[in-house]
Amino acid sequence: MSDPVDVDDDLAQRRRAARELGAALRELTDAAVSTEVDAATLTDLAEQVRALVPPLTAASRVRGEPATVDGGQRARRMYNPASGPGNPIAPPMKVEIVDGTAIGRCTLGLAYEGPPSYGHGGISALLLDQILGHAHSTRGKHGMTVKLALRYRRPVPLQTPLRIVGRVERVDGRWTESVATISTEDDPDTVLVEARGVFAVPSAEQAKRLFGELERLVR
Ligand SMILES: CCCCCCCCCCCCCCCC(=O)SCCNC(=O)CCNC(=O)[C@H](O)C(C)(C)COP(=O)(O)OP(=O)(O)OC[C@H]1O[C@@H](n2cnc3c(N)ncnc32)[C@H](O)[C@@H]1OP(=O)(O)O
Repeated sequence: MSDPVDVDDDLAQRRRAARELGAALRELTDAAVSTEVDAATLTDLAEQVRALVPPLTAASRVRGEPATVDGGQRARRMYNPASGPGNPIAPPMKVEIVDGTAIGRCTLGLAYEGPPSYGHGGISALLLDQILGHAHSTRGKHGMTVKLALRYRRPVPLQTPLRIVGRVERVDGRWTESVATISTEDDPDTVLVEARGVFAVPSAEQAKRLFGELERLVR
């Protein structure tokens, strides 16, 4: 049996590697949506990128299997689509909890463009849903979004450091109601998008039905 220290070292190494791959793929995505090179170059590059798939799928997981890189005593979702550093579709938003308030930071590149030079509204919803989830989790257990209401006040600028803040307003048993906002780091008092969300901790029976063996990861 391996020493716990070795296991932790191995996990830390895998996380660093997953983070590195996520960052490289994010650079690639950013370059792919900004490029103006000719069609022949694009076709050639598509072939080269496809050649990268088999080495990755040589060992892979399917739905219902947790990522091993998430594991360990301090579990974290490395491939979360909003905050997972290993997921190339995540900006990724970095989240910290300060005095019970969830604070996220990220910068959106051209891959997240909706209206020209501004963020796609669905991406704002993603970031707000995630930060509301973190706010809910400060009350002890992870929950699932059951309601999410958004008000888009001003467009969210791309390539600009953003601040996403969420806090719980009301707790009622396994339900919480929380509010969250997106603003720029430079002008935190001007709200660009605001959200109100209701989250629920699934009951034991619901968690078992929805997640089966994975239930322990989400409760
Ligand atoms: C490796 C691990 C590392 C972990 C790392 C941590 C990361 C920590 C951050 C994660 C952050 C993720 C953030 C993204 C979170 C998603 O993306 S979750 C995915 C999206 N959500 C879903 O798929 C949920 C789908 N919904 C469901 O499955 C079910 O609603 C649930 C959640 C199981 C709850 O079921 P239920 O208990 O039967 O409740 P349900 O009948 O659905 O709702 C009852 C009604 O009463 C309302 N209600 C009842 N009581 C209350 C109350 N007290 N207050 C307010 N409303 C109430 C409900 O809103 C609902 O309203 P109406 O329908 O009448 O309008």
